[in-house]
Amino acid sequence: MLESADQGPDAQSARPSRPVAHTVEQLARLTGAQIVASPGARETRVTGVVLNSRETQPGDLYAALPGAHVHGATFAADAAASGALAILTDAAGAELVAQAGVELPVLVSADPRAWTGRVAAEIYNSHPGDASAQKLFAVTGTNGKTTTTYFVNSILRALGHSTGLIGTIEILAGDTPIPSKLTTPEAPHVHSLLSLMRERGIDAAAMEVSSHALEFHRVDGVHYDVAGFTNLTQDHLDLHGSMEAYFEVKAQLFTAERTERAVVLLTEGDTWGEAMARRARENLGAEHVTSVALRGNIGDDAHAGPDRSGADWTLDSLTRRGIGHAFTLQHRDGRKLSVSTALPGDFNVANAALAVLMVLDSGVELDTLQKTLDDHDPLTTDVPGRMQLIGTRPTSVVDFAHNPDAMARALQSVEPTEDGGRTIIVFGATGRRDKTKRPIMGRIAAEGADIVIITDDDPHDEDPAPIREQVAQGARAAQEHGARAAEVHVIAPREVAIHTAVRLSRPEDSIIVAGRGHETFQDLNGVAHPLDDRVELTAALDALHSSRKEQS
Ligand SMILES: CC(=O)N[C@H]1[C@@H](OP(=O)(O)OP(=O)(O)OC[C@H]2O[C@@H](n3ccc(=O)[nH]c3=O)[C@H](O)[C@@H]2O)O[C@H](CO)[C@@H](O)[C@@H]1O[C@H](C)C(=O)N[C@@H](C)C(=O)N[C@H](CCC(=O)O)C(=O)O
Ligand SMILES: Nc1ncnc2c1ncn2[C@@H]1O[C@H](COP(=O)(O)OP(=O)(O)OP(=O)(O)O)[C@@H](O)[C@H]1O
Repeated sequence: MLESADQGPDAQSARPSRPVAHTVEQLARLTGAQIVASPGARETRVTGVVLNSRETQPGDLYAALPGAHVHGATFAADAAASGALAILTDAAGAELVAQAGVELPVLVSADPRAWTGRVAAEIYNSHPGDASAQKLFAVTGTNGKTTTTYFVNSILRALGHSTGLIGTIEILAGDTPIPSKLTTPEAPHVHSLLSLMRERGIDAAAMEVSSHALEFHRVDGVHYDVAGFTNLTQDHLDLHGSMEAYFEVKAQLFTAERTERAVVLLTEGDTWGEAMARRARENLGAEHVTSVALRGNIGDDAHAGPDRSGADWTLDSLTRRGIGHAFTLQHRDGRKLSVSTALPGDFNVANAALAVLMVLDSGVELDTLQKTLDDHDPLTTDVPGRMQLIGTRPTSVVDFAHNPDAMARALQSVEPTEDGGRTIIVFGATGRRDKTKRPIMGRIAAEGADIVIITDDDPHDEDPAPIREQVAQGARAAQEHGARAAEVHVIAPREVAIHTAVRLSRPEDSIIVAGRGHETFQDLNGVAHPLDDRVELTAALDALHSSRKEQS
């Protein structure tokens, strides 16, 4: 994801029109913070919250948070100059504010980040506690969040709801999509967006909740009706350090403070699902948790058969429908739901099952839900850059898979069905982030594809050549151990890699360009380089098809 590019108006410029003004005194009572201010200043009323000085609007409370690089209080004077009327910070921040001679009232808290969301919830009145509150759905997990939120929304729309969305691809809080900079926006944005949606008559919203969001308190003060868990596989170890720590962060979502109910996918080979279901039952009570058992690797035309794992719902039958699947979900008590999705990939069976059961658990009658699934086919919906079919002969797909598990599953999904068909993958690893996954991704590509083309993803401020080499080492080592790949190429820039893949292809092959999905800019050392895998792949295929025509 590219954070450095200016993507135009962002979530913060979209605020509700009727914030609830709070005095500094009231906020001190809410947060338990100490007030450093002249007596009269306690009555200062703030009408907004911001944690980036550059986004300050007149009347805001500036949450000056300690960061990994810099203390937000360093920018207190900037916030004041833009109209901030008060500051929420910690003791170190209060000192910086005093040293800078900024004369705003200061609320001093031991953990201002943890309070920012709750303060924003109050000021933006995001949880009114009456009938005007929308139904809120959260999806967390390493992979599948975006797809599942799109599925949830599509079902809700088919049920007649007006829906909102907060996630990696876009934010939908009205007619015009707001470009998304983060999977889960900062806490003030989350609350302002939820209120704005309510003002605009949106009565149900689904959002992705990343582990960063939980770690950085971005969804504090939000209460969901249903939270869903997809899976937990290696990613983000640069932030969390270990899978156990990563799990603990995700588990925070399944607490009574944050959600009413939970739906947890149990995937074979991923013991974290079982652990999450157990944790959710401890936190929410067993009657508020629904578990769904799926096989890890769902083969074509397989009959999954009832699972004996004790899960509430199991996958009862599964058949291929076009490039997608049709299947039945069966409850222990005999209830059944017939579901289908035209999106390719066995993981989309999992995402679809999760979405359907999240909507069911929000209080929709089973018969109503079944009729909606039958009449509207809501799980056959476009999810930009997720297993997006760009062309046929060769089957050409752009997918967002950018971690080992997602890549392995994406490769399985594009396995050619014609005799002699080969799989060609184009991908790279991002700079800065979890470096341990680079050789692993190289190995997985070599195990699952016949031709591996390693290129750049977002190098960010790292030199891209060594990143490519670390990925290639994994691929070559796997080749030496007999992996499937006959060819491993290292080609940059990415545009050339994509065109090379198409040039090397035969009609019976499959090409998957993985890692960037819907993204339209590549971050090359802070410079936003326009690049859309879907556009490049389309252009390369057009060129291939016209040269084939010329030859015939
Ligand atoms: C690693 C990470 O997530 N860091 C988050 C953390 O940043 P930090 O501690 O480095 O902040 P800092 O740069 O030291 O700045 C300290 C404070 O000064 C403020 N500041 C800074 C400069 C300025 O001019 N004015 C100003 O007010 C900043 O807003 C910040 O509050 O706190 C900041 C807000 O306080 C977040 O914006 C920032 O997320 C950055 C933007 C980020 O890129 N995060 C990514 C990795 C992320 O969250 N990704 C996940 C999804 C990942 C995935 O699934 O792939 C997501 O939810 O998007
Ligand atoms: N349930 C799943 N299990 C494993 N892989 C999946 C699953 N769903 C999708 N994928 C793969 O992961 C990629 C990302 O999917 P999606 O965007 O839905 O997940 P995400 O959790 O939102 O990812 P991110 O947090 O990185 O944005 C897809 O392009 C696909 O390759």
